[in-house]
Amino acid sequence: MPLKRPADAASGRIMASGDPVADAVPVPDAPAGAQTPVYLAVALDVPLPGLFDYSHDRPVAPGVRVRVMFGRRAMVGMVWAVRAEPGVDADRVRPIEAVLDDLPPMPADWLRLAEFAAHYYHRPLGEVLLPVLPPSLRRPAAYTGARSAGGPVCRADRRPGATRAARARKGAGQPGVAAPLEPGDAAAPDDAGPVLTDAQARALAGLRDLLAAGNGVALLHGVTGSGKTELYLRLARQVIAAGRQALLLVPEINLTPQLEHSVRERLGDRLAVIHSRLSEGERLRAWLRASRGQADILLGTRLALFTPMPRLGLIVVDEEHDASYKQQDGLRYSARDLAVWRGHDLGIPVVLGSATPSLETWRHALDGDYRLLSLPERAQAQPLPEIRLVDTRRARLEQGFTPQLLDALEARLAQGEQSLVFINRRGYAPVLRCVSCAWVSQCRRCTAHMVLHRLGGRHVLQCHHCGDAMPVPRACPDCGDPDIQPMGRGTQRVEEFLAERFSGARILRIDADATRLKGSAEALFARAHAGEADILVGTQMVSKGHDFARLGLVGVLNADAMLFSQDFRAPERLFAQLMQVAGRAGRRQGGAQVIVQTDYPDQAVYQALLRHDYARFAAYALEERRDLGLPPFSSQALLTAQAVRVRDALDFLEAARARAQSLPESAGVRLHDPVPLRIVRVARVERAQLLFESDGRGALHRLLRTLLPGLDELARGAVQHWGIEVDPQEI
Ligand SMILES: Nc1ncnc2c1ncn2[C@@H]1O[C@H](COP(=O)(O)OP(=O)(O)OP(=O)(O)O)[C@@H](O)[C@H]1O
Ligand SMILES: [Zn+2]
Repeated sequence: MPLKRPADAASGRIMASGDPVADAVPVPDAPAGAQTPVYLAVALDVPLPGLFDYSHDRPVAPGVRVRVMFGRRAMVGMVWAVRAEPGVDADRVRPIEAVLDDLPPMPADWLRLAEFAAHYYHRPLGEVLLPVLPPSLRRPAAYTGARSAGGPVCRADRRPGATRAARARKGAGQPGVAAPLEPGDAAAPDDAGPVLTDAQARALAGLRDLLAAGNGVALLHGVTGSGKTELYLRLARQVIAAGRQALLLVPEINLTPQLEHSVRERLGDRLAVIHSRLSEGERLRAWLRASRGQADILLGTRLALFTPMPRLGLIVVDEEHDASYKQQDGLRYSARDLAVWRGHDLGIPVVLGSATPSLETWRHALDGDYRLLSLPERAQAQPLPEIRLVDTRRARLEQGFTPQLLDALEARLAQGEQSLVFINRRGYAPVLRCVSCAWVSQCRRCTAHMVLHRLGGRHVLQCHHCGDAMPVPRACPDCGDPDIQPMGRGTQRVEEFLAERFSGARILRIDADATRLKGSAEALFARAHAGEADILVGTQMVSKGHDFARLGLVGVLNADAMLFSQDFRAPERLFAQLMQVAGRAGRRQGGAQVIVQTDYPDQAVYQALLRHDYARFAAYALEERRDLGLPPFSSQALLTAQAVRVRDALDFLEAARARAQSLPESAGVRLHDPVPLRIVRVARVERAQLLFESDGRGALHRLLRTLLPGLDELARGAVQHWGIEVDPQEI
């Protein structure tokens, strides 16, 4: 297992050690008029360690939400434990304002998951327990005032169509009472869906062994289009038939509609979907359906991992290598890693699927920790597309396109096939510059260029880091020359060029800008799937998971940008991204082609790509990581600091490093030099980082546990914020 349960339960500043979950005092109905106050240790979403004591006239079960005053602010907190004595002076303890009893206490396994996450990622419990709830459940205003009408849960239950759900609530499933899962269960018919390929049948047998064993992790390593989804569906069906629930995680919101459709078609309507683009009401209703056991399948992005599911029997993490499973702010958790932990904790199977597994997961599979199941070929007997590397050093480029790529686009257009031009850069051009002097469009607040965007008929400059925007100057602000030019290109400029070059072709751009409005992504993808576009232009958004029927050609521009990044994971990410995007081509018919334009065709990444050879790439990359002592052969944590001047951030990190070195726990932990971030300034705040590394996870965590509580004291003064990130994905 990559993650181990902590030996000790989370112990806050106030709370004594012990297992608060097991010590729960289940006394919901104390006699009326009982006068001795009890003390509740309450978790609050505030950036302070520990729990906070409040009093009440009767015990409240752990996992119940309460409304309390924190300073002058009303907040929703969650009871973590009940105590006879407060941790601070009894007369300083305030009573809680209200018990929010619109929901039963959060289940014990959910509390364990949150506790583990808090412990492992070194965050206060309250920063885990509350932010992962649907927003309406943690907003005090949702429970006060004339319009609250009993709170959001009551309102959700009163909606037309929700009455049945509300009634069913009482009889909702109990955890741990479902039948064991047997292979060959009557309820696992193999007749729905296509006849499996031999490889699928073998992999399914392996997955069913896992179900029969009751737990364990499988890596389903299947090339793009090999029919992994088909296996998820069959496995889920079996789990549901045995009375259990399945959780299906996908990396991208935009993949949910496609999968939702397949799930409904094959497994029916007892489905809930959770992702960040839902309205609050939608999110709450989906969460309620899953947590009351009314939905058999929960489909969602990383935040769905934290949904309580009383009968959970299977977790699937599709495209497990995807970076979006890592939350990048607040609690910086990996939903994939927590999924593995949750599966282990519950004793249920976890399936990780990918065409290009993360090297961490791949190594677990090679070591035998995870069961490796392979789908080496496409399901529909279509060969993988032919990959061609076109050397851009010798080519005459037209707007970044080689003649080879333009010819190929032309040919596909003539055949009535769809093409995809992939460029991982949105906007019109990454920078604007003056032809006479050295002026470039620099953000005033960040050490980054402002990106030229076309907005309606106009152009504007936008910073992708702080969001600042400004009009395009008429002339160079430095020398007055009116000749200022875009340099390089993004999706918008590519779209514009293709529209000129292939007049009459229908061009559809899909990127974060084109899909900003709710529902617009769905609409664009629907058009792409319906064949209403001849050439798609898109970023990584288009590269994942989509099953375009008529896509015969993929052209990749600007892949080299990722090749020489300082981040040691850059080649791994580039390889995965190129395999993914190549995988969109030729899924229904043969003769598909991928053209990758590069200055460096001899690089190992491209050579492995040429052969669709993940194993070869992984062997090479793991070898390199082993030599350099990098993950997965070591564990890392990143301490980051922010200040107005980077010097102050660096000084703080230097002091933290010195403190760490003075601790006996630093034995076996490598402390790197503090360095400024590559983009050092964002929104007028400068940032630096300090990398901790150790061969074993244990040593690293022991050091952090001793070191972190004292850092606030070191940070006093100029440092605005510091934070720790465990298993950072970007360095
Ligand atoms: N046994 C089968 N026979 C025929 N078609 C199949 C079979 N299994 C899957 N398919 C079809 O093959 C296509 C690709 O399958 P699917 O999308 O599940 O692949 P995948 O491995 O998830 O691919 P990716 O990693 O690219 O998302 C789909 O259209 C699916 O319906
Ligand atoms: Zn900026």
